[in-house]
Amino acid sequence: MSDPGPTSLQPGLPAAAARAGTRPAAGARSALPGPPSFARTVRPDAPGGAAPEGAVAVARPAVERILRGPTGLGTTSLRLRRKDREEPAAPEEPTASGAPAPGSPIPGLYHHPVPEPDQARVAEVSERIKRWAVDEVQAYPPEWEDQFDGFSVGRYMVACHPDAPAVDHLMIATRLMVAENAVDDCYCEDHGGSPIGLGSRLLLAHTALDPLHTTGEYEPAWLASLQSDAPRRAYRSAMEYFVRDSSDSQADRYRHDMARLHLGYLAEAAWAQEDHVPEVWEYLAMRQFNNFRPCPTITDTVGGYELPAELHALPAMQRVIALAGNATTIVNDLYSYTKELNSPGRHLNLPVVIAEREGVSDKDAYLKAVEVHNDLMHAFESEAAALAAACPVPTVLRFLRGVAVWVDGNHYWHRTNTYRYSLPDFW
Ligand SMILES: CC(C)=CCC/C(C)=C(\C)COP(=O)(O)OP(=O)(O)O
Ligand SMILES: [Mg+2]
Repeated sequence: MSDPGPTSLQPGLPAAAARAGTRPAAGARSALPGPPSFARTVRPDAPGGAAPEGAVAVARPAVERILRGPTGLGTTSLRLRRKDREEPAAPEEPTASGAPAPGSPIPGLYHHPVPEPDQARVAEVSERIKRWAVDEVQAYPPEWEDQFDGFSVGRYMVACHPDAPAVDHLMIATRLMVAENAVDDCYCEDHGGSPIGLGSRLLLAHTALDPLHTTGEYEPAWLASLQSDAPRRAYRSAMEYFVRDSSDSQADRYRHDMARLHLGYLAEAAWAQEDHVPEVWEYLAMRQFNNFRPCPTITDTVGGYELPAELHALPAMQRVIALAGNATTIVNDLYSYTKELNSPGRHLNLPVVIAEREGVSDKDAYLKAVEVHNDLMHAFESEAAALAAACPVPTVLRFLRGVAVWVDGNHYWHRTNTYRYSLPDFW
């Protein structure tokens, strides 16, 4: 059964055009057939868009944390509010010995706990995403079902997008997340992936996001190619749904972020092919591209509003987004450390690179990677607070809050995904 999608509030008028009050030229969007657009719950004139009742309350502590700003000499002017703020979790003290209990946070990792994700939403997203993966795009063969379920993508996306007005909005993010992981698993990693020939596979798959514009003679072969493997089917379909409910500039933002991601995959593959361990800063540069960034940066589409392109492009906003993406991705390096240690070959992650390039023990390297993460988190929060103070536009504040809750939800998912991850015994 295909994902039905609710009826548009303005039948026949794509969401972006409805928001802008204009009708796009025929053929301005992808020529590919796709799913119906669902209703936007946002009034075009509502600054920052309307969140469902309760959603803002859930997200409120995060913006207060952003608005709290940095502490220390000379930073008072960056702090907008001083009351009712959420405090970060108290740092976990290392246990006497052994690995922390399953589901525990990494000792000493600076993070913010999130409320348990809404169980009704998790159940509905989980059910709908499986129908989409199996029936619409055949994303995985039956023997991978346990791994698909163990990934818990519904719980992940509900935790990361508490301000999504409805499940339809959550489905936008969830389909993209499954598609992004299908590409990573099947092209790059342990489900048939390899560095050999990766550039060609990624480029051709990228055309499912950023369509080929070619002549009538060659278009049918390209269209057929988009159905020829699970990663491309998943990218194509997830992008179709996304484009129906995003503005043109949000779609362009996403394509740019995915091009960044693919560039990062290629650098990682090049080093794997040569069994090369980069310097730590070089690794961090690669991981800034091979990064979760495309997920938090759709927070406004999933929230049913738009951060205007010129505000997204602000250098200060770009820095905040990069710092947040880097912190979320180093969280992955830390929680997936033992999984990657046990996988075939050498899998680069920040602790492995620090140990190799700085000549320290595995434990010291891991603990240093925790510090790098914490520094990135603190920088993200300071810079977000400074931007919020300098540019207190409702869409900017809501977007910053959306990125911050994505960071927290991502940590929650990594911490609690004991099917996939376990911690080393460094404490
Ligand atoms: C969802 C998304 C855009 C992912 C892009 C990059 C990516 C696959 C990660 C940041 C996760 O890293 P990794 O490949 O190390 O994942 P696991 O550790 O295998 O979970
Ligand atoms: Mg990893």
